[in-house]
Amino acid sequence: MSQPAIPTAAELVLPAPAKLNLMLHILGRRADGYHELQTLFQFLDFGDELGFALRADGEIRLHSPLDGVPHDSNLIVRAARQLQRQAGCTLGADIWLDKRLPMGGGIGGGSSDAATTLLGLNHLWQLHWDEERLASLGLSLGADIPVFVRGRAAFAEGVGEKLTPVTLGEPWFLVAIPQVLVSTVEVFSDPELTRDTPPIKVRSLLEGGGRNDCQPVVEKRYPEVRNALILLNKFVSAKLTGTGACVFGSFPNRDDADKVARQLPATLPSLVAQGRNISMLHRELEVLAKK
Ligand SMILES: C[C@](O)(CO)[C@H](O)COP(=O)(O)OP(=O)(O)OC[C@H]1O[C@@H](n2ccc(N)nc2=O)[C@H](O)[C@@H]1O
Ligand SMILES: Nc1ncnc2c1ncn2[C@@H]1O[C@H](COP(=O)(O)OP(=O)(O)OP(=O)(O)O)[C@@H](O)[C@H]1O
Repeated sequence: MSQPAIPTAAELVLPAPAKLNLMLHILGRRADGYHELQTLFQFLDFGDELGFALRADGEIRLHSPLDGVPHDSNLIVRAARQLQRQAGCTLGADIWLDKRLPMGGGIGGGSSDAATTLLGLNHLWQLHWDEERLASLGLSLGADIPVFVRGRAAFAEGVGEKLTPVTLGEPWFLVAIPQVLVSTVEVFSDPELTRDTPPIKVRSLLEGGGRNDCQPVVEKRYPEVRNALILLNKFVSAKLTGTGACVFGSFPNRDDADKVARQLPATLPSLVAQGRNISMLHRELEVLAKK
């Protein structure tokens, strides 16, 4: 019998939901090479799952290796070690990961795993750090981590860390997963990337409107992504999330999304999930806080 991804030894099991960038505008480039963005984040009710157990010896051990990611480079381990160091904590943790999100998909898998680690260990180690402090530690590891720490759908500015919570409709999304790994660094380094979109005001943002400035560059570099957009556009207006590779369209109900999913070729896997304004992680943490 195969081992469960998260064994019963885990004392705390928490979700790490995916996100979508419903739009993504690039306004400019900073001196440090990072880009000023405006993006709209919403969570999906689908994601990875992490399990945590206390260790008294101070070791951080991730027991679920990811192909191509050395143990010490995994964002889970990096986030855990940073928190431990900055909090001066002598406790350690065993960590397990049930990886369900495609890697390099633009749906934030690594960033969400890191945020769940920060919030999970904050709870397990009883550090009582507030979200602001955790989000700022998260930002030092990745631009997408703060929104997962905050757990609220948001209009993001700066490099993605200035967050204004928003309440959006919660449609169903069909997310198609082209079988290619898109490098975020490569996309942001492309000379042809649009970097001069004028800023817009959050109130002028029409839900689901706005484009993804990375899309033309990603379509040019990755034919798999272009093909996925062509296929999905036959049924629904489709868009790239983040720097891809995933592309998505929205539907008023699950049935409509499932119907289109069934019509996609086997070479283009997909997932169907509902958009959420509050992340599942925060819903679970609220339940824990009441116990
Ligand atoms: C494209 C988005 O996914 C939109 O949500 C994010 O902005 C990317 O967030 P992320 O994957 O957490 O990105 P990071 O790990 O911080 O950065 C990866 C690389 O992307 C580029 N990068 C990222 C974010 C940003 N605002 N400007 C950039 O130029 C930088 O070259 C950086 O070295
Ligand atoms: N826990 C992790 N899960 C996934 N990838 C990780 C993790 N830790 C480190 N990585 C590295 O980060 C890279 C990007 O992974 P991720 O799945 O977060 O991409 P993404 O969905 O495109 O992210 P984003 O939308 O934030 O740009 C991977 O290719 C991998 O090398």
